[in-house]
Amino acid sequence: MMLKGELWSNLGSTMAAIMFVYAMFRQYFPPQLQDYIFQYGKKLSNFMYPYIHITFDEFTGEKIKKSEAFSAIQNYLSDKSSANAKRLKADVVKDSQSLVLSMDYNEEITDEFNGVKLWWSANRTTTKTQQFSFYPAADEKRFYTLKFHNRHREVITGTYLSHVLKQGKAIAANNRQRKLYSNGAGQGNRSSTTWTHVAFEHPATFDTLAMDEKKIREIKKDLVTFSNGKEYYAKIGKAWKRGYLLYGPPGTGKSTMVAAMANFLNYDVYDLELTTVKNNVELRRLLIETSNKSIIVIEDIDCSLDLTGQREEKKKKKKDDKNEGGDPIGAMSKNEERKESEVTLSGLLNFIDGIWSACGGERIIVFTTNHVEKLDPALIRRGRMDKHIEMSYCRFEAFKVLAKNYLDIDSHPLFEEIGNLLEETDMTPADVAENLMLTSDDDEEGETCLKNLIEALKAAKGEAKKKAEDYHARLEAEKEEKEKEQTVEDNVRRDPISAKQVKDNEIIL
Ligand SMILES: Nc1ncnc2c1ncn2[C@@H]1O[C@H](COP(=O)(O)OP(=O)(O)OP(=O)(O)O)[C@@H](O)[C@H]1O
Ligand SMILES: [Mg+2]
Repeated sequence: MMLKGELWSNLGSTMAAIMFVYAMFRQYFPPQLQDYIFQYGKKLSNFMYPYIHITFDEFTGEKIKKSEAFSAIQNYLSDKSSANAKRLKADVVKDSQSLVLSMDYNEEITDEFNGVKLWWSANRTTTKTQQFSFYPAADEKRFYTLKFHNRHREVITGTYLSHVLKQGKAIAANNRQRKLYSNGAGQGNRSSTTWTHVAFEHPATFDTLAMDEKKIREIKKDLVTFSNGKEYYAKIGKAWKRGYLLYGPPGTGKSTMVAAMANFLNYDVYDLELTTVKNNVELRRLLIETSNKSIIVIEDIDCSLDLTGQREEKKKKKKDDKNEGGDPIGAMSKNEERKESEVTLSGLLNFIDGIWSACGGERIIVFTTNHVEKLDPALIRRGRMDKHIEMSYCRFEAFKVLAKNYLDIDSHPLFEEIGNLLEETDMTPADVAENLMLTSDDDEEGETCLKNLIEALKAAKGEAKKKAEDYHARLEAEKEEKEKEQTVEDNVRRDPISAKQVKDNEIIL
């Protein structure tokens, strides 16, 4: 057996010989002959190694967007690898019940298509970032590689790859466990926010939503038209997205409506917490990372951002800057303070209908608020928020849905009284529902709940009446006070000297 040292010295001399021959070849052979030889050389190498490799990276562009092809291949291979690969990774999907197996890194599996044999492998490379840190962030690149014989090039690039993508998407639709994403702080030393997800398992549907039936039908129709509207949106040249504004008092079912929408369309939900987003750039990054078929929700938009305030602040800033004309240092320190302004209204608007909003498609953006009047009109104008839905107090129609859901009854002698009370009293569906919650499986329990509800409604009515009376009494008192002040002012205008004497006397007394 050849020794290791001998092997290296032989290899070294062979390399030197090859380099020497190559240098002579470049110098003394005419260029045409060189091309000719290269062409044949390539043919010879193809003959010796006739395989082609295609790489499918996880991200497209500058790590901006996850590649759809990668996800489809992942699903396609998960099906193949459970039978083929020796090392597998497991993931829980679909109602957290079933396991999906996929091939582990550096594992290779064989596939066959119309008698053609090909090989898939899963790979990853890790490069450490150069920044100095105690926890250097590793930059991981994941990709799949497909290897096949040169002679099958047409079959593979033509039919096989589209077959893989189609199958992968079908498997994804089948296994789809919908997700609820939220933006939290990144792990390790990364301070920027990223999406983290859990399984989305909210049970709300349009059938359990207590709301006017006509309104629900209209919303469902709107959602269906949107989700089938790919061609239509392309035809009219609009990004494939739709904005919903849900407004109404607390406990009227705005968040429940979002869950019902997601369940109806089978979409993921991205719960975007604006207060944790540092700036507009981060907002844009987060929004671009959202996937198709998703609902992006910004709850309580009026509390998340001082939207109108930001605008006013800008106007003020302009004014300040003008006033500070000769004091650049003062202006700079004020700018420093303003750096905390985080996400701005214009940043948000830019994303809603700016050029970036067209990335992806099939997205619904929902804003919820308790105070629609506080919102900047620019934010909720039609076209941005296409549909404004008012969620309001529980009336008889909505009550019937709750009674059916909570007590499983369609009618009851007490319904009439409840109907009348609901027309006169503003009670939220959340409060009505609270009264209808069964606490035991006693047969009489349903009726007890209805009676409790009647009591609660009467109490709320009494309270509302008292509040209204107090309010009117306060208004009356304010009016009287104003009238008194007005009389004094009139007296001063008519006879200033004696009015002053009266006032002075009042003070002395
Ligand atoms: N229209 C409704 N239909 C069915 N259930 C409702 C409805 N409105 C409220 N509820 C019940 O009340 C609870 C609170 O409702 P939800 O969180 O959707 O209200 P909200 O309008 O989002 O309130 P907030 O403005 O405080 O966020 C829900 O868990 C749900 O059970
Ligand atoms: Mg809510």
